[in-house]
Amino acid sequence: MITPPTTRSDGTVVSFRQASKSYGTGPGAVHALDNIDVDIRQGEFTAIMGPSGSGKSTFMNVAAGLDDVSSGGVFVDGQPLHTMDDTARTLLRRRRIGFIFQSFNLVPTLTVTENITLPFRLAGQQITQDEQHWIDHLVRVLGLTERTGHKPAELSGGQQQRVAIARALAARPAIIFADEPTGNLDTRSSGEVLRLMRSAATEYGQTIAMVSHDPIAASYADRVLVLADGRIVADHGRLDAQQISGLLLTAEGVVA
Ligand SMILES: Nc1ncnc2c1ncn2[C@@H]1O[C@H](COP(=O)(O)OP(=O)(O)OP(=O)(O)O)[C@@H](O)[C@H]1O
Repeated sequence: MITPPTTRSDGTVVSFRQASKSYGTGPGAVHALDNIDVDIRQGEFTAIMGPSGSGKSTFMNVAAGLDDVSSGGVFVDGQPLHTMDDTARTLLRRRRIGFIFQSFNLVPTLTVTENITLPFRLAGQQITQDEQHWIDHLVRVLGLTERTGHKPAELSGGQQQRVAIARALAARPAIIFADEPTGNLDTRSSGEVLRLMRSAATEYGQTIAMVSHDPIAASYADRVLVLADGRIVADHGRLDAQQISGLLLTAEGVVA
């Protein structure tokens, strides 16, 4: 029996309850997620780490409603993803979930402003005055004021990722999933992007879950979850990069 959905009133944004995801059956089955129980709380910046094949992408895809669990439950914003049909999940994703990708995923033919407001247009939503103030504020703090009329190809990688951050924050989603957000950036731009994500959590209470292989990136997070063989093998508060490297080496040992 799956524990009833948690609600936002207890500060939980994502809950996994005995959640498993398997590919195939019988002895050859792969348990990409194996009986996961975890809560991600409001305003928390969580890094999800682990060796290759440990289940990080599956964890994120399941939490974002892009993939289904084989058993157990996943709740987002108090809503049970595992009992919703595809249409309901797509709507929830559009309204309540933001994404930041390694490859930025901006629309090349649209300007910075048009990219940032695209989620509203896709959802058929008019931008209210309050939302417009929030977007203007984001454009300012993300250092994009001079770039609003530019197309992505006219921007550096770091600037493109800042546009993607603005786009993700614009709709004030319940959670932002970031998949290796600094994977295509140099050290300086990576630091900039991570500091911006850090301050989005601290200053705006934005919940962020970031998949990363990089201990330095994860050192910006409030919490470090380490997966190995589809299980959570470590769950810590803020750590420095060296401590995180140590955790990862231990997790590799679990897999070996
Ligand atoms: N569609 C699929 N069919 C079969 N097996 C799959 C499928 N997707 C993932 N897997 C398996 O599930 C396990 C977890 O995969 P997942 O992609 O979640 O790992 P990961 O930690 O994100 O890996 P990486 O760091 O290499 O991206 C792996 O053993 C993978 O081979």
